[in-house]
Amino acid sequence: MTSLTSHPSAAAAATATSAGPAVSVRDVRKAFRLPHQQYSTLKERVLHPFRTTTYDVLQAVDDVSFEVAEGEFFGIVGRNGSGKSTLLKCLAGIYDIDEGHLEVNGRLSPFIELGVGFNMDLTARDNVMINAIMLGLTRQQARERFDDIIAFAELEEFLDLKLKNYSSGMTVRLAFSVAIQVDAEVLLIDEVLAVGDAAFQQKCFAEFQRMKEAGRTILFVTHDMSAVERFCDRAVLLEKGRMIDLGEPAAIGRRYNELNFGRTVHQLPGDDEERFGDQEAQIVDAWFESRDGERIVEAAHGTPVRAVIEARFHADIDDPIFGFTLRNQVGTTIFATTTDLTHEPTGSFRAGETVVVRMEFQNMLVASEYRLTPSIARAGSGADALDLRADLATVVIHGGHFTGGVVNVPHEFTIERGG
Ligand SMILES: Nc1ncnc2c1ncn2[C@@H]1O[C@H](COP(=O)(O)OP(=O)(O)OP(=O)(O)O)[C@@H](O)[C@H]1O
Repeated sequence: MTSLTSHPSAAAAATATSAGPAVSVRDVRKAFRLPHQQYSTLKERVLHPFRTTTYDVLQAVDDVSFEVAEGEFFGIVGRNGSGKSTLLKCLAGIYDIDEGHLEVNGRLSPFIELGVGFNMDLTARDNVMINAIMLGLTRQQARERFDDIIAFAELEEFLDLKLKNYSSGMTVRLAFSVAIQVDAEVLLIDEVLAVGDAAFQQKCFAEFQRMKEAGRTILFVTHDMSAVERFCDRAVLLEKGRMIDLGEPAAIGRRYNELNFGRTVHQLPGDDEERFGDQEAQIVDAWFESRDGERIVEAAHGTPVRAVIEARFHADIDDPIFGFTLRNQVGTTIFATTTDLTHEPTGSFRAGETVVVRMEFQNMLVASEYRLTPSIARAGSGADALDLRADLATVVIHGGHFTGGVVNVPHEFTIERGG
């Protein structure tokens, strides 16, 4: 058992007990003092002997408490600067805490920050050995695991290169590879997915699944809510150092998305808004809503969602075509439709009239953020746009299975065994 200001190597030497939670965090507070003015030279200090340094105090972790059970995959989420990494560093013994109590039951392996624990002037080969031993392996075990560590990181050709010549992605692969090979009971993993490329991410996902099945206790910091929903049993949401929610991953993902995107949906577009059309009809507003007509900024995968356009006519127009285009975060059109596709007349409108057009769709979208580009065009005109406003409304979809695809299409399998 380690407590309070433990160092990772000290933690590594400790043995696991099955009694009690694997990790216990009670009323923990950690502040940083940020000096207003710093004296960097003795001369400055001598010239200003009576000037006292004043500080701002930044409460990075503020009264946080939770317990993580043995074998639990526990997510720590929150916006930038919310205190996630500081909390992990306190758990790893890298920072002392100011108040409260921390306990880690079992051997700890931290994967925390690029390069922590690595010596940049040594080769990858030396760093792997030193790190593995620091994290609790014997020299013999470290030698036995060496090939596996390097193979997972796919760095066989770069063994004798000094780490200072590694790219950040290569360093992350190496550090993660060591962290998962040292048989620790408790793993602290900070943002491993953010730095690697797509292939490495898939490998991490496979490794998470394996660790989960092996019953390891994992504390996992990430901004990827689909990974939280896929792997975590529970998660905590931090905001400005404080714990604002703790519970089931889908609910935490939803609150995280609300914190992040909740404010964007009715945001007035700036001057750089992409807008086309002669404006004889204008799109006044667009939004997403639930089936019962409530405006929403997030929705669970599988629940029906409506995209809505509100428009005002400045000229008499017969049978205008209303268009809805949904794009994902990287700008790929996921789904597009128009009222014209059903060949139904939409009606005749006089100047001054307004209209609200709703399009309800079956929500097969995977967890991500989506933007609606609404448009109005003259009937039969092809590209004769009255108004088009790019990315006017936003919705965040959460939940559903993570498959790597952009939609989860309802489907069924048929298996026919040969004779
Ligand atoms: N060593 C430090 N000295 C001073 N301030 C620090 C230090 N480390 C972190 N902070 C501050 O503490 C706050 C919490 O930072 P932390 O890195 O824990 O946030 P985070 O949730 O991990 O953020 P991100 O998602 O951006 O990684 C931030 O305001 C940060 O600027």
